[in-house]
Amino acid sequence: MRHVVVISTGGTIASRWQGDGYAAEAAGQEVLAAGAVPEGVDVRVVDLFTVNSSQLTTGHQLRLLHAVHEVLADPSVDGIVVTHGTDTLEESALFLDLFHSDRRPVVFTGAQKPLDAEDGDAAGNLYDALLTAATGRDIGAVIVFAGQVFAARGTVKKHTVDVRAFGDPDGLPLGRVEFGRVTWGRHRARPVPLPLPARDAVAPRVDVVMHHSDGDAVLFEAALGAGARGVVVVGTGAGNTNPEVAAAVGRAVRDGVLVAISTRVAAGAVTPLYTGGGAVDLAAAGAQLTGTLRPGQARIAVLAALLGAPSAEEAPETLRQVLAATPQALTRSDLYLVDRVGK
Ligand SMILES: NC(=O)C[C@H](N)C(=O)O
Repeated sequence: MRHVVVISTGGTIASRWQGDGYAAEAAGQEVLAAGAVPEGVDVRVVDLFTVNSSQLTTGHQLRLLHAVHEVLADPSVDGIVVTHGTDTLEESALFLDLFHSDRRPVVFTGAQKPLDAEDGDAAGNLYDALLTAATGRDIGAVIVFAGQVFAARGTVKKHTVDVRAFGDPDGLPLGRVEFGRVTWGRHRARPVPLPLPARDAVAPRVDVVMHHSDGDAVLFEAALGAGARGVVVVGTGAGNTNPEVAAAVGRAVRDGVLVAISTRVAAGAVTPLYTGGGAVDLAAAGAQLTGTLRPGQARIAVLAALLGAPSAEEAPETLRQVLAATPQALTRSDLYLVDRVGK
């Protein structure tokens, strides 16, 4: 018998109609009752919190990280499933992944249709997640959704309501779940985990500011004024802004603020190609380029670096290490596998 612990946190997988909209309300045991448990798997449920995931805070994510740590202290546990709202699922999954030091997996899943929907996706996703948690090893935190297993890193919610909600625009899934078994693709090396932050660690403020035509430094400066210790600038294209924003980034970095550059484009890596306030100048100003991490996960990388660094002075180096393990754009041969282009 394999032992899996399900940590329930809310989301649509735990949601019911409230008369004017959906909200998370069901406990983990009710979520579990929505579907079948794979044969040979025994499940224990931990009810951690019950929220729509757009309401999450770093405080929730630290509680989840410590709950996982405590559950894995029991050597008889084979793996963990976290049921979670899909809106910020990729953020919590990367957060857990960056601190994960155990061979046993943390498998995130959820649903796009509410718990009581007749054609719901909760049961299938949960079944696949339980199978993956019971059998996967050395995969860190992963996302299981609509029959696919994705590494937490680089995966995003790609559709607001479709049941195929997740994907990695720059990579392939790690595996698939079909006919009651998990088939694994290529193995990805795991990065060195960050040290576990205290459960009651004070969450540093990390803001996200998007660039656009007419963009200026006002919102970036407002973030600093609000006490941000980290800011993710979501550039246009390959990670570009303008000279005014680049100058503000330089001043912030000199003042000890961790600045990272992501892009508002859906796929491809941030790449230093352009001056005039582009990624070339932003990198020269001391900002770190986040490769293929989309903005929500780039923010988590900065947050985790601030929480996991031995001291504030070492946070830039910690972020460099976190980003060194970030997947880069697909190679030509991988593109062939995704798009079936070529011969
Ligand atoms: N499908 C979902 O789970 C969306 C929901 N609003 C949530 O993230 O909690």
